[in-house]
Amino acid sequence: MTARLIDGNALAQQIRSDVAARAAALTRIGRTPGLAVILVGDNPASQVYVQHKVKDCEGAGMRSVLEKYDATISQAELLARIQALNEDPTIHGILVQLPLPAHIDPQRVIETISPAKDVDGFHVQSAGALMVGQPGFKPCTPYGCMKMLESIGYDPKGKHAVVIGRSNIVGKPMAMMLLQASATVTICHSATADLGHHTRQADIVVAAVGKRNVLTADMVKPGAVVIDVGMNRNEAGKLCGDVDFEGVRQVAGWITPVPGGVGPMTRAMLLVNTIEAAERAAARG
Ligand SMILES: Nc1nc2c(c(=O)[nH]1)N[C@@H](CN(C=O)c1ccc(C(=O)N[C@@H](CCC(=O)O)C(=O)O)cc1)CN2
Repeated sequence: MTARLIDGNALAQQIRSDVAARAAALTRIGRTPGLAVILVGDNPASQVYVQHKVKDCEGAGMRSVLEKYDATISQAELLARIQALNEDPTIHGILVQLPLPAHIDPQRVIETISPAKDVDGFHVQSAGALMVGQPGFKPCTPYGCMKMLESIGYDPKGKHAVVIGRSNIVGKPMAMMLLQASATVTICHSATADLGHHTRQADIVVAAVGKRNVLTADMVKPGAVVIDVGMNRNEAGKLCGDVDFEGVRQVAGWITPVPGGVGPMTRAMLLVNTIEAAERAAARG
């Protein structure tokens, strides 16, 4: 069997078109959605990602404001800037690109963003809302993974899902979203004794570790859906995920590529959260 590909680029394009129509409707009533993107320091990958976010916003007819700060900015200055953006009625979403320089506490920064503008879905209030099944912003990467499952008509209800990775921004929210969709969920991590024992039983595997070849063909149940969140570089500098793509595609039923899988969906779901934030603000008056 050769797995079918879940094309993140194509799905993201559909989502962007839908967001653009919603943004146009808001612009017609004078409420153009606005996203503030904060970049601290000169991490080359982060610079590329924030440029993409700005471009995505413009493509969808939304306003974006990119604020770049030197790596030496103090935490207090950064928090003050976020507080000002919280008060700005033309800004509906705020995100601070991660990672941050070591002297800045990322959780403190995230908690300073108003939950109403937390379009990354990283605020503890957003995490709590996800935990108890209340409305709130969902972190873009796992949200995008759920949309990918939906796009192939795959219902996680009653399925066994294994999430590899327990980060606050991917692994944990991914597990919560799958649980909410009535999957039976196992979270594996660096201290898991026999990873393959778990993944071989899984109908859905989400690999979110940040390490190449974490999932190989012998660890996958035939026909399983494999979602690769990883973003790594191989020895030749080529972008690759956490999954041994060539091996696993011979066994899985569906698989996401890297690049062109979860990455573009992460970007698309940021637009969805931003339009949602702007629509909620418009509804509040
Ligand atoms: N505040 C945030 N910081 C970070 C997040 C986040 O969601 N919010 N996630 C990552 C980086 N990230 C978005 O910020 C991100 C990374 C990569 C992609 C993407 O589209 N990747 C492409 C390949 C791009 C390339 O060639 O380098 C793909 O997979 O096809 C989207 C979003 C950490 N920080």
